[in-house]
Amino acid sequence: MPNTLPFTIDFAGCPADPSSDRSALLDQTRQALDRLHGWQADGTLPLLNLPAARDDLAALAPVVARWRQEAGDVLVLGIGGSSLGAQALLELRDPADQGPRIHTPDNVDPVSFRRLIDGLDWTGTRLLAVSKSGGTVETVAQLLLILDRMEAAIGRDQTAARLVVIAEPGNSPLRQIANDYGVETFDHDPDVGGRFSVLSLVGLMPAMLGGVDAVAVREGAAAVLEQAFAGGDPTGIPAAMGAVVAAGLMRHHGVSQAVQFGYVDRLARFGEWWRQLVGESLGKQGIGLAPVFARGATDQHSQLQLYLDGPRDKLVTVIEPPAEQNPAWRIRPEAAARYGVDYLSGRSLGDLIAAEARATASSLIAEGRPTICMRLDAVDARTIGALMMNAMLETILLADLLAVDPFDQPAVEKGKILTREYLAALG
Ligand SMILES: O=P(O)(O)OC[C@H]1O[C@H](O)[C@H](O)[C@@H](O)[C@@H]1O
Repeated sequence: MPNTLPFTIDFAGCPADPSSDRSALLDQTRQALDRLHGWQADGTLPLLNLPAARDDLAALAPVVARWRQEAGDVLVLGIGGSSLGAQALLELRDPADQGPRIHTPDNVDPVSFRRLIDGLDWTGTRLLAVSKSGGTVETVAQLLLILDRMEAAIGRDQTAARLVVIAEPGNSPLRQIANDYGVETFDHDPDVGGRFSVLSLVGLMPAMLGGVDAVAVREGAAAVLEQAFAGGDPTGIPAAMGAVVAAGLMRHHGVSQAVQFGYVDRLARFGEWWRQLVGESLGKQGIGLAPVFARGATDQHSQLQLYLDGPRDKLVTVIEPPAEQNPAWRIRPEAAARYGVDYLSGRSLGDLIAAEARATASSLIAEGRPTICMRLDAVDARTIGALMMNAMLETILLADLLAVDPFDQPAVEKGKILTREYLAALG
């Protein structure tokens, strides 16, 4: 079957498990894929139907077109699953895109937040407040502070005309604000978890505001599901193999950390998004993989020593860059010869970073360190959609093998309760 995916994944750098266990893991994963395919068909897991959806994007088109026309700045207020996916997609924005500047302040550090806000012209600013629960304290606090400043500058009606809200239906603080100001709202599907929501409006509205092709993102994701649900051998399905290999390494080789060593700067935010996905989905009941993002080639000069010669507790996935198209610059042979760096003669930075990615993978494998190599055809909207769906599917399948629920995050609630108590106690 031709590879319809915009990437290939090579697991040869991972040690084999005891064959009986490997086939048991593959069987279980095969059954999980069949179950998920059934959930796609009957709508039990709406995430799996987002790649084929289009109506929701059409519903967004008028406000997106208006804001791209009118706005100088868009503030996307949200945190965690309500921001990281959008940030990853916006990394693929064309630098020449004429749309508004898009800011994603996903923290409440008073200094950096103030620095962003102080520079804004409220007339030309638009607000997109995103929160599944509608009650996340950071997002609500940011919005209340901004609404006060905006109203003082341009009045309540003009402020209301510049705010759009994405949240679950209901009576959350964010929904109350939306109703109170009478602003346009879009529903966050209650059955799509935050960290699994990038292919919904949560990720795609900010992406569309930045001119990123939302349909191409979904088409990439659809290709992954089509291949995974085509009934083929799980060893040929990257997400299935990824889950089986990781589970085997956790069981038989003491692996407790997953490192994504990405050699494409435009995918660094994808690494941050992936960190939440893996961390929150699998970190339960004393089990889990600690997700680490490393940036290639930079972190060769800070972390690689540890990965090569430290504890044998890591599974490293090296994301190799696609071949550089028409490099703008090449190192002049005369300069390379003059300074004794002939290996750089006529080379581009694309040549260099690709060679370094391969070298990192080869040296890890030579040291017997579990290593996966991911090769990309290109870095574009379709590819990131496919990478995201692959990561989500792999995480769901691995959760099944680890017998944990990938869709909740009960442990984070305690900190939120304490935060409210400590704030209230300030008197
Ligand atoms: O989308 P929200 O409800 O605002 O939640 C934003 C984030 O905060 C929560 O605390 C969870 O840890 C995340 O899974 C979630 O993505």
